[in-house]
Amino acid sequence: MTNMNLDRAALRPAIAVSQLSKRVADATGELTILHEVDFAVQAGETLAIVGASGSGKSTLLGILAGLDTPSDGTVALEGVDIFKLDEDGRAVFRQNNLGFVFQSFQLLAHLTALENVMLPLELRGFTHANAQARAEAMLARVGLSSRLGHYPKYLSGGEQQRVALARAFVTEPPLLLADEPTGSLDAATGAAVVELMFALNRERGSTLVLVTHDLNIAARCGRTLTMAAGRLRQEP
Ligand SMILES: Nc1ncnc2c1ncn2[C@@H]1O[C@H](COP(=O)(O)OP(=O)(O)OP(=O)(O)O)[C@@H](O)[C@H]1O
Repeated sequence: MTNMNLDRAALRPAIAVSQLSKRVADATGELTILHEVDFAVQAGETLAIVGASGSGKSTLLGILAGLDTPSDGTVALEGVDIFKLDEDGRAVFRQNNLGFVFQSFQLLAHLTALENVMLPLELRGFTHANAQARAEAMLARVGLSSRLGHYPKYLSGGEQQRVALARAFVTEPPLLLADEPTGSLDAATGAAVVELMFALNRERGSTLVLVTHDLNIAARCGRTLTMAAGRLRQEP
């Protein structure tokens, strides 16, 4: 078996952020949320982004996800300068390359667990039968075979987050971004979800970037970047 992580890493970094700044207008004029942030992540790496509340972590992750735009600087994901794409191009790139897990799960309330996980596959043109088979296999992988027909409100927080993980991973994206994925869970459930994320990362060779306040989770990642007042401090 070839080592996909090394093969990918040999080609280019999975993420290359250069001189990234974000400024927004506020009541007193202009506020700089991110100051000339630079970093790169190799394919297959696990990276934690930590830092005090308000230091800019979610803003940075939102820009990596192409959900927010930078004021200056570039973001290359899998070698593609995503802000050179127009909005439609970015949406397609996102659909094909990114999985995103949020603190608040963000499952669609009117869809069952199975339908939530099928959705990204159907958006990518999979037939209903194919999407269903893949989604069922993914939900089995996260231990939820007995919950396929449940709507989110009838699932526990940990179960909802496992559905969200299944949805993020089902398309096998090379890049997974997670913003406080355990923030709404108790410690034991959060630990189980994190274990699952790392297991999927190892199995798929995907790159994992996760924002967390939990230093135990950060310690499990290969590398940690610390944000302070919109600037990045790289750990040795
Ligand atoms: N659109 C905006 N307009 C004005 N201020 C903003 C905007 N977006 C973010 N901010 C401010 O930028 C700073 C960084 O916010 P961000 O959510 O990125 O921080 P964070 O490190 O993720 O915080 P937390 O850990 O509390 O989630 C905060 O002070 C926030 O209030």
